[in-house]
Amino acid sequence: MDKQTVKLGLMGFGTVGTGVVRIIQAHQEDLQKQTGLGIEIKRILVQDAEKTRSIPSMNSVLTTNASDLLDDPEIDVIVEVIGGISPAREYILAALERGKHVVTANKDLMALHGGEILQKAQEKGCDVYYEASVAGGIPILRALVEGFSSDRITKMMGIVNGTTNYILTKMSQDGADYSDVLKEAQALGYAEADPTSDVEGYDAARKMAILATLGFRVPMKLEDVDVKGISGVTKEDIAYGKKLGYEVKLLGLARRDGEAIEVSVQPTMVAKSHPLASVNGVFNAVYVHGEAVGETMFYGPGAGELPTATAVVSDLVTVVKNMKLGVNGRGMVAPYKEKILKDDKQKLSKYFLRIVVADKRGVLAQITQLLADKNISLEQVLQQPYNNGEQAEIIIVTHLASKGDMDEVLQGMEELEIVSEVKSCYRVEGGEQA
Ligand SMILES: NC(=O)C1=CN([C@@H]2O[C@H](COP(=O)(O)OP(=O)(O)OC[C@H]3O[C@@H](n4cnc5c(N)ncnc54)[C@H](OP(=O)(O)O)[C@@H]3O)[C@@H](O)[C@H]2O)C=CC1
Ligand SMILES: N[C@@H](CC=O)C(=O)O
Ligand code: NA
Repeated sequence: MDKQTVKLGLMGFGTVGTGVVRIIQAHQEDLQKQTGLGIEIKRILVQDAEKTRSIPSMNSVLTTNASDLLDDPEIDVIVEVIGGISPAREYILAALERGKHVVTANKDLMALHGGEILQKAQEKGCDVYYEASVAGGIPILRALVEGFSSDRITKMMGIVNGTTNYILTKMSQDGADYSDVLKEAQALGYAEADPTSDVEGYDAARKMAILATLGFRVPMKLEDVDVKGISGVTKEDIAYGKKLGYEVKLLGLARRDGEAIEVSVQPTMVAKSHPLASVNGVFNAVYVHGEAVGETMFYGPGAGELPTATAVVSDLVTVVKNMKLGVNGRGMVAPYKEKILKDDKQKLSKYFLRIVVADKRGVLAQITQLLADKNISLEQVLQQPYNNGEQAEIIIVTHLASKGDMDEVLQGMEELEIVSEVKSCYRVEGGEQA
């Protein structure tokens, strides 16, 4: 290879794009020493060329025309940090068609169209790297693909959405109000353009689909992930959780028993003794259990300008090193295992239930009978007066139960005359047996 400089087309100059420019500018010498080549940002694609930018020195390379990047033969690598499906998908496919390598932070796209994009890259001998798409600055995809290549992963648990972890932490530590904290997370640049995907768990589900595909080497689809967000989590749930030894976290779970797999994202009571319980604020963490290695955990900032940009620029370094060695497009391994999904009777977990009942003799016995009928035993029970003593609130933590059995128990509870409301039901993870 006879070039001295790799030319880059940057698509997107928002939170992450700005970070990418800052890191390339600040670390130019280090990047050159590591790759042997200079890195030049030749064009930046934006939506609004008139907007005031925090790095005005780049104004001269801004364009609103994607073909200024895609059709420029001097541009070797496209970095896509626009987000969303369209036009990001079309731009990435067009870049690969023209033999350009791609680095992206786009989990929406990789979770939904990763198969198509990686296949096109392989056909064209191009690289596609997407480390920033999961857990921002934590090098977790690299760890799964390279670090665990010799092992068989059995379980991954992840706090993989910074916005919701920031909200839950502020609710738990400061008693803050949900909607005020969401506004703060948006102002700090953590939230997606439409924060519904953060709070309803879709962003975390996309990340878990990517983690499960790479970790279990099966072609997981987004629709294979059970999803529930944090909009129903209340301060009362958080307070009762604390009292019984748990923190509420939006937890992604990917678990393999034998060859059968389950992947979910839901608010979960995480035992305080587990390291995931103390992952706070915008921080993310991914716990990985491998058959040979045992327990490992990866921790770091999951969102924000510079942390996310480090993952993007490190991917860029890999692409440039591959260019020097002439080995682009050879590092990818397509998922090669058959996908076998668990049914609800195979999904085992402990549960935390909060139920409002009539304050009468024998009520607790009726509730516990429903659980006993399914062979579900109890680990903790707490009964408190509710509604000025007119009703009672029962909080139960069970031992292991299947999701199928628990769904039937919950339906049975709703039908009992003495039950006013099943207020909440959470999975419990991180303690003994979980
Ligand atoms: N923010 C974070 O902490 C993290 C973000 N990500 C992912 O990184 C990606 C970028 O996120 P982020 O930087 O926060 O997003 P922003 O909304 O801050 O920036 C988006 C950029 O893309 C440009 N853009 C949007 N639509 C178009 C279009 N149709 N054509 C051309 N340019 C367009 C915008 O232009 P203009 O400036 O003119 O409006 C803006 O510069 C997303 O995929 C996100 O999920 C991943 C990890 C963390
Ligand atoms: N909105 C996302 C950004 C990073 O992926 C989050 O909050 O984690
Ligand atoms: Na990452």
